[in-house]
Amino acid sequence: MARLILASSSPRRQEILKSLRASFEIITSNADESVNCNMPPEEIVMTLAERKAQTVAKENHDAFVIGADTIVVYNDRILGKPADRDDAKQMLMMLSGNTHAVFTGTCILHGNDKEIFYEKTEVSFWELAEAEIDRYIRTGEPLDKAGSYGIQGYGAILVKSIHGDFYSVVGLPVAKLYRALKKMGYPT
Ligand SMILES: Cc1cn([C@H]2C[C@H](O)[C@@H](COP(=O)(O)OP(=O)(O)OP(=O)(O)O)O2)c(=O)[nH]c1=O
Repeated sequence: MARLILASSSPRRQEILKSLRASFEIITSNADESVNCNMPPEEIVMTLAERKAQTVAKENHDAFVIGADTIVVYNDRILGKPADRDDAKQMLMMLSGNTHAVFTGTCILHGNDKEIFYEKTEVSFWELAEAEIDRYIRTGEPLDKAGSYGIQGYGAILVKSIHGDFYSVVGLPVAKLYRALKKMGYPT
């Protein structure tokens, strides 16, 4: 029986991976997430996804290990998770009425085999009143999420349109992941 490991503490990634209908283990990676922000966004998310997978794979050579990383990019600015509520407010004011990109990098390691890819999804926000932003921040939802919102939660009411993979915005492009696992010989 092939072992499948998700190297992530994200409850959203854990939930999405269940759609594969395969049993998997969760081993949280303690990878260093500092990175040179001048790199192109796709390089950043793939570098971090590989780092997360690598820290877990080095002790689990027999397993298929998945790492992922998500960032929001607006006007060449990289928006990760907010530092605090003020930071979240600044991000949401910036995203209001505009279109931004969400990049998710995914890396699968299995022995010496590697599959790595990224997904870019464009998300447009409605124009948001300051009071709406304040109310959304009070839900607490923005604080552990790249770009300070969760499209899958209360954040749904901020979103006017999306172009690309919804699951990638939430943190794991599961359809592409499924195909990559198959390519690597994982019995799906
Ligand atoms: C834009 C957006 C991000 N997010 C989440 C996905 C990621 O969990 C998080 C970005 O942070 P990440 O650093 O990618 O992931 P993480 O720290 O939550 O988990 P781990 O490193 O252990 O795998 O933002 C949403 O849940 N919904 C959204 O709409």
